[in-house]
Amino acid sequence: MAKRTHNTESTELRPSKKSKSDDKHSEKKEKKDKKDKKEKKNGVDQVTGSSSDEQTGYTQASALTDLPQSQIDQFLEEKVIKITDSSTEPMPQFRPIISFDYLPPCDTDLYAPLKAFPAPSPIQAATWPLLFAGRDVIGIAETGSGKTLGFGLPCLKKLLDSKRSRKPYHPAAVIISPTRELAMQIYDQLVKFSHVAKADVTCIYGGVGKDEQRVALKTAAIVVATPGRLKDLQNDESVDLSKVKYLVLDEADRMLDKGFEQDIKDIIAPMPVSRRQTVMFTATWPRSVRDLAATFMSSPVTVTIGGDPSADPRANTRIKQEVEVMDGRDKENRLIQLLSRSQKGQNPEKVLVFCLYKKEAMRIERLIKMKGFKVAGIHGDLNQSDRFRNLDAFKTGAATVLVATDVAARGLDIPAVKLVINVTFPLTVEDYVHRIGRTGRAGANGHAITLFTEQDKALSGGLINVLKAAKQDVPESLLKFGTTVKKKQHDAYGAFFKDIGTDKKATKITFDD
Ligand SMILES: Nc1ncnc2c1ncn2[C@@H]1O[C@H](COP(=O)(O)OP(=O)(O)OP(=O)(O)O)[C@@H](O)[C@H]1O
Repeated sequence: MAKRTHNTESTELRPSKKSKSDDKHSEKKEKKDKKDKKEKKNGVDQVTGSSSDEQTGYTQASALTDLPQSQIDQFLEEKVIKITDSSTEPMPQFRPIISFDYLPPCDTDLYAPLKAFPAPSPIQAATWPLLFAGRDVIGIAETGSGKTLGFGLPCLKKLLDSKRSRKPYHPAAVIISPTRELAMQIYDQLVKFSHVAKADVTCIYGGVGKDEQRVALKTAAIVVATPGRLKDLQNDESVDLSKVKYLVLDEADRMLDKGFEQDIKDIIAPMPVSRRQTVMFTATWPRSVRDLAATFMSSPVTVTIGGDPSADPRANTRIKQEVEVMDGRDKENRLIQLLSRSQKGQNPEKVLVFCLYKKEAMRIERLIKMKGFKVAGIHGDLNQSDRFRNLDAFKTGAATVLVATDVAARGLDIPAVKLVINVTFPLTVEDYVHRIGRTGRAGANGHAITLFTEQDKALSGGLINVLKAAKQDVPESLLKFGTTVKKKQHDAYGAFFKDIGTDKKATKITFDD
């Protein structure tokens, strides 16, 4: 049965002090929100503003409608697609867009860049109709499965269809990402399409000057941003988000964890839930963030690929996962052994080495360099241009080993990473799933080797479950640490920006802005 979620707009819009004029204002606002909500249900497309003769603004292609139901069922079953609608009202049902041929018609050649791909990925096929139809969507699918275009293409299409003229500094869509590098990568993907979509896209992140960003915000229709800098620019009135109709939280579980939660609330305060379409995508969806997510959304549909979202975090099954339990003192030798194997010959493999701490990452990078390998590093102590430059060196192959903290764990789509080595285990198994997800992307196979020590034993149960779910070998030496999964793994839910020193007790965690 469909489950009702609660939309507590009050969390976003609660006034601090109430005056008479506030009362009047909130009455007016309530009326408007009710009208907006009704319109949303009646299928008024909130981005285009144009009501459709269909109920939702999206018309399923007749060729898709003509397909036998058995073909659709087979697709849903084979790809293990689960769709859960939390709406209590009857909603139109759409078939997954299983071929690019069934995309809604488009006047321009917006879809041209899709020619590079054989077919929509399962998360794209299942979420596109819902997103075109204006529904709030939570999309959960393995790492490297094309989630960016999952939320990106409907965003571009809606802007392209929009007949409304926009006021300067009033973007229509905002995509929020937890790291600067990921924001830039999303921007790069959208720009490939935005040329035809004529949507001005800009990317806003911290660590660089604000002036150029202010200029870009004047015309941008789509803003891809990290939260801190976006909030700054919103606070100094360089951008007004009150007209945003399409809001995406990429890596949604990260965006809703403690470190970002308040920023997100502040950013979305001027865009009531009734007037925006809210979209959340991720590969991991821990229980701890789900209730909070519901408060940001209006009767969302949850689309899960590859299994129940209530189960343990799931790794991409094309990644071969190996765990080596060892004494911490042996890690460096083992790392160099593994690198020697993968770096020999004319074509050394691309290897991503994860550390938990910045200082540790710097030390490991020095060690690898000393051994003569072509290495670069990425962590929070580097300035932004060095971060971009080093990532680029790894992408182009100028460096074949990249040593990173968890700043590179999520979302980064680096071609042909053959191996991920975890020198130090992350703070949560979700982070582990994201880290190893830098290999085995877009249908390729991947390989991950984790050096696990007694110090990490609190996470052995969670790791064992991830291994089992992906049908990987579980070493006896790991089982010895225990199979219990601790409910609360870490206060900060993850080590995303564990910009701390080598002291494990240190608590200062900083975030990208
Ligand atoms: N339909 C498709 N078919 C094949 N490849 C695709 C398709 N759509 C996107 N891709 C490619 O797949 C790769 C991974 O996509 P993307 O970065 O969006 O993954 P993701 O699901 O967001 O991963 P993560 O969870 O790590 O953030 C990209 O190189 C992208 O160009």
